[in-house]
Amino acid sequence: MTIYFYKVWQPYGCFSNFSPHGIHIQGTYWPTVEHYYQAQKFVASRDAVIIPIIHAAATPEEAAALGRCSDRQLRRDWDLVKTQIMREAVLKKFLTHADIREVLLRTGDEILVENSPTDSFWGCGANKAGQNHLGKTLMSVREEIRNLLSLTVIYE
Ligand SMILES: Nc1c(N[C@@H]2O[C@H](COP(=O)(O)O)[C@@H](O)[C@H]2O)[nH]c(=O)[nH]c1=O
Repeated sequence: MTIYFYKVWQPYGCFSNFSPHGIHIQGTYWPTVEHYYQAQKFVASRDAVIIPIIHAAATPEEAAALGRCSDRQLRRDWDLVKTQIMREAVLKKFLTHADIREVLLRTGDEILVENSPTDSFWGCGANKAGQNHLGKTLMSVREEIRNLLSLTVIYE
């Protein structure tokens, strides 16, 4: 079967980048993946001043709103780097938090889909035929963690 997720309070909400699972990346703690992802949009851009403001946002919704202000300049290479940036953050999230790692691993080989009605890049979009890059990232991270665990078993 396919597992659809979107809002934090819905089933499999821990797969949402808005879930309250903090990550340490390059020495900085980010309250959610969303805070980190939105802040990375502005690295080395003329609006980099907004990065600490996004970092300090009280909620992921606020972080996303700050990161989506259309009058701010995104880093020039954003479309080239955003998928890798997202994968780094999602991998760190599930390596950090054992409880949600178990939830992810227990999904077996099910297809994971971010059921976003508006986002056809990270989610499936309204027509359900979007690129689902967040779902693909989660399935890739699930596989990588399984591989890491299999190595641990060998060397224990
Ligand atoms: N889960 C979720 C959203 N989806 C998230 O928004 C991010 C994409 O943002 P952007 O690149 O600015 O369009 C990405 O992390 C995606 O998973 N958006 C929301 O407004 N609410 C939500 O609950």
